[in-house]
Amino acid sequence: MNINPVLVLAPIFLTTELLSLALCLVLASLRSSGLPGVRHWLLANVAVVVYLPLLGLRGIIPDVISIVLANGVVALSAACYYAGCAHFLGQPSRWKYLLGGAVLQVLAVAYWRYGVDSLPLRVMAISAYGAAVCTATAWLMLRHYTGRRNSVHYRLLTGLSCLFAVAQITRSLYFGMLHPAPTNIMLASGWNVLLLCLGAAIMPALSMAAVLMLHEALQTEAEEAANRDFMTGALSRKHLFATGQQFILQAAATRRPLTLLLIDLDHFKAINDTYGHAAGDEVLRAFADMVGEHLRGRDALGRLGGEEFAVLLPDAGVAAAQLVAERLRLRAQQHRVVSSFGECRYSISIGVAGWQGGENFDQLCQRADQALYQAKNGGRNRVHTSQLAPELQAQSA
Ligand SMILES: Nc1nc2c(ncn2[C@@H]2O[C@H](COP(=O)(O)OP(=O)(O)OP(=O)(O)O)[C@@H](O)[C@H]2O)c(=O)[nH]1
Repeated sequence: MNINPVLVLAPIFLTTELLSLALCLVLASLRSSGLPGVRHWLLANVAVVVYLPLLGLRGIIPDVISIVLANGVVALSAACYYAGCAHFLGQPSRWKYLLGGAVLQVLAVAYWRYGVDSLPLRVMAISAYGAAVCTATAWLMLRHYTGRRNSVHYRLLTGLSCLFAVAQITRSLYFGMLHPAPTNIMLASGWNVLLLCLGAAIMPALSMAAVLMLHEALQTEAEEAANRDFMTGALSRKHLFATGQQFILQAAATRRPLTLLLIDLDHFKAINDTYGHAAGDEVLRAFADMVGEHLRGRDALGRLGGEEFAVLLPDAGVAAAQLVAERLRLRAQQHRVVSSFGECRYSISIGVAGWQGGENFDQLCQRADQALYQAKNGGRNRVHTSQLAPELQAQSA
């Protein structure tokens, strides 16, 4: 099928130019988010915005600009895109290889224009670099992406990177197979137009996927800020209550046990009065870290307020939870918090309450609170367990 490629490609390249400009604005607006990768993705799109007019002026301006420089800009765009992904995923950006490859590509393009003038070999050099960067991007995502792997942007970015790598290899093979060797990239063939269209879609499509990743990261950050206590990183009171209610529904559905520990640091006012409020904050943070290290994956630690914390232990009966509580109490007693204010020691009191069928989370908290009160009244630095309601005691006997 022979078609006039300029008629098809001109509006496509214009659309790509406008899309890249729009993506530049979107990414520039996201720079203040502080998320890693934004600056590189922005540069990748700026490079596309610069490249397309140079391509459009081919034959009007010198080839050294419209071919050699323009393809160098495209290579830089691909390198920036990969570096953005690497930064976003907390991985090394490998500039040495990215720039080394880009320089090799520019040298090869210059040689196959001014040494031996061969369009197929130029296309091969350009496509080889593009395909290598796309493959490396897909591999980076597969290995290091930590978000939801069934999310649209994860699939989009990984899938598109693979597709574009294949498209570029195909284009290089296609140009290599043509006889006589073509001298104009605007070859009047359906395949060429299709492959050029795919090429024009690469950066806007990959950047769109990057924007979706940034969007998810911002959403996760906002949720974390809403659900976590800023100082200790434990769940906020509100989120702990929501989690507790959810755990109760699961315990009711699965008939698995659920136990709540209410933990209060003893004589915390004295720590504040002796070492200062900032030292008290450090003790709270160190305590939350210490508890976090002792919990299993599904256990949840929340800060109810002040120096009072709660731990939800799904799948743990009262006996198992008592062991956990005792271990935490001993660990707290031995815990030395060394800060710029000196060395603080502290102890904790714990109230333990096992969930009883039919009970809501407020009722479970009330019983754990009564047990905590008993532990405090009993002299502190101890664990007290709420007894089962008499009717449940009878059932479990
Ligand atoms: N450093 C610091 N102190 C806090 C924070 N929230 C609450 N407090 C302090 O924690 C102390 C709690 O004191 P109390 O309620 O009397 O309890 P306590 O001294 O731990 O005594 P018992 O609980 O009876 O053992 C108060 O001095 C609060 O100001 C916080 O975020 N940081």
